[in-house]
Amino acid sequence: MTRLKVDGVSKVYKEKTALHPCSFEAEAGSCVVLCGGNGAGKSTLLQMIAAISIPTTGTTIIDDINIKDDRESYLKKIGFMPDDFYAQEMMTVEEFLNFYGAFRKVKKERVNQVVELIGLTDKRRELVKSLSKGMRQRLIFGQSILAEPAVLLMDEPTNGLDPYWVNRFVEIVNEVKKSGTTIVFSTHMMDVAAETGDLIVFMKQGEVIEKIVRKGTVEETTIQLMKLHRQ
Ligand SMILES: Nc1ncnc2c1ncn2[C@@H]1O[C@H](COP(=O)(O)OP(=O)(O)OP(=O)(O)O)[C@@H](O)[C@H]1O
Repeated sequence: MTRLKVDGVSKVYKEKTALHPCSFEAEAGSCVVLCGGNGAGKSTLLQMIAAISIPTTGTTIIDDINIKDDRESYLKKIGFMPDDFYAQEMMTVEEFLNFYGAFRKVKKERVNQVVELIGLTDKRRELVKSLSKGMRQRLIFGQSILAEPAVLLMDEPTNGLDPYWVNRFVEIVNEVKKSGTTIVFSTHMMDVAAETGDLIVFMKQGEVIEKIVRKGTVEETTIQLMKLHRQ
């Protein structure tokens, strides 16, 4: 079943084309990884799927709901982890997750489950301001998966994570996929892309250069992506 359809989405800022028309589809329980260097258009694309930015052309559809027809229902389907999330410093970890969970009517048990999953159980009563960068990143990741969204969108989710948590991130993404959630995220880590992506969209200067449907081993895919980076 097609869960997400990105249909000819583009973005032009004044004279600058940040993203040329881009299209792809993703099944329920699959993962699309956006790769490419700085300024490739990854964040621009994620922000349009997340309904934060309006496309110049094209549209996005989740479970047959076109954002242009029913924005409210569309938004209910999404979890979003931006790359510049302002985390309320004076809340505890638990308060922070309860706060965001309340918007989506998330049960207390789910909050506990997420705290465990992101490895912050022993920090749950500590203030956000006392967390390290990587712990904050895990907290913001936790916020995005709280409501078990149909589509999970993440902008550079592995930034600031240590190698243990990068591996855990890969494991968690693969677990979240099994639950039926469709995931789209951007990363500069080629091995993470190769380990999680069913479809890897390689972008350069606002254009999709290649769409890789993963078939080979993780190593083969990583090498393929590194070659694209060097071009
Ligand atoms: N608000 C804006 N106004 C004008 N140009 C913008 C704006 N936001 C982004 N751009 C431009 O759009 C292009 C794509 O930027 P984008 O942030 O999507 O890239 P990215 O692939 O996420 O890069 P990075 O890996 O550095 O985060 C860049 O050339 C950028 O300068």
